[in-house]
Amino acid sequence: MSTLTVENLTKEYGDVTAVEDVSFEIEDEFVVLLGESGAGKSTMLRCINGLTEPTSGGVYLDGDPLVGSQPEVGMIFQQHNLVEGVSAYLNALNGSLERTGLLESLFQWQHREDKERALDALQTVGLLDEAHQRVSQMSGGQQQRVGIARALVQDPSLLLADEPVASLDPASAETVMGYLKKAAGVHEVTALVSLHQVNIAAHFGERFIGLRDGHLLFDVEPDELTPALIDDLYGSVETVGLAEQRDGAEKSDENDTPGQRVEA
Ligand SMILES: Nc1ncnc2c1ncn2[C@@H]1O[C@H](COP(=O)(O)OP(=O)(O)OP(=O)(O)O)[C@@H](O)[C@H]1O
Repeated sequence: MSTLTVENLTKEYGDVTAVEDVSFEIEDEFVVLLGESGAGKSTMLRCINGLTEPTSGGVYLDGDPLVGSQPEVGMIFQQHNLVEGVSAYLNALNGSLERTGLLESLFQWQHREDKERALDALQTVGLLDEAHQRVSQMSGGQQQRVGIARALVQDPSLLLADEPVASLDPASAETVMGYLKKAAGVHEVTALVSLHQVNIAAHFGERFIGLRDGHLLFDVEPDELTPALIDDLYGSVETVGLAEQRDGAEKSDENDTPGQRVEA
């Protein structure tokens, strides 16, 4: 596991300040990034994974500056960015491209270790039996699980996900989030996941970072994520979801931890 440090990060696009002077540190946790549309979540994740250069401030992994795209940082997108015409296995194996290089990947010279890692990752996301199925024949939720497997094959120490379940129905979103959390736990990866569904966030997050208008509004543990705080972030509508989630959690078995609610 590793420590991600975001230090006084600011990103401006011309006149627009998307992220302003945000600092936090996360270590060995499954952290959810919350905020309404335009709050700066994607910009924050893009600055961390090197897709966007910060205007000022810095990002560090275990104390080393994270500059540009790094194999230590795995990324899961809302749109799966998979090769639809080939199998789940080959898509997962593509994750090794970050480490082995394009030429080796094109000629399928991947090492045995990578192949084993691809199968292991597919098992982690519950898709080992579907390894040879074409991605185009899979559901949106299954495709996103292949995306998670691909990120795991990269063998990252930090996993970022930008709205990974935004395009899924609520049941599939829960399932995919369950696998994502399981994957982070099994592979001992620190994770930062942006979400807009508060009920799902509350169910899976171990810590919550809230952004509003590019500023850090809160950085809290689950028992501190109150409806009042969510109101500050989104307005009163979203707290309905949080209240429903809390009611549901109270009724469920005490031992039913979020990470365990994974469908086979
Ligand atoms: N490439 C860009 N050029 C100019 N402005 C941008 C660019 N990317 C983002 N912005 C602006 O920066 C602000 C933050 O956008 P960002 O996409 O980071 O927010 P977000 O919280 O991820 O929102 P969403 O959930 O809608 O993706 C917005 O005002 C957006 O219009």
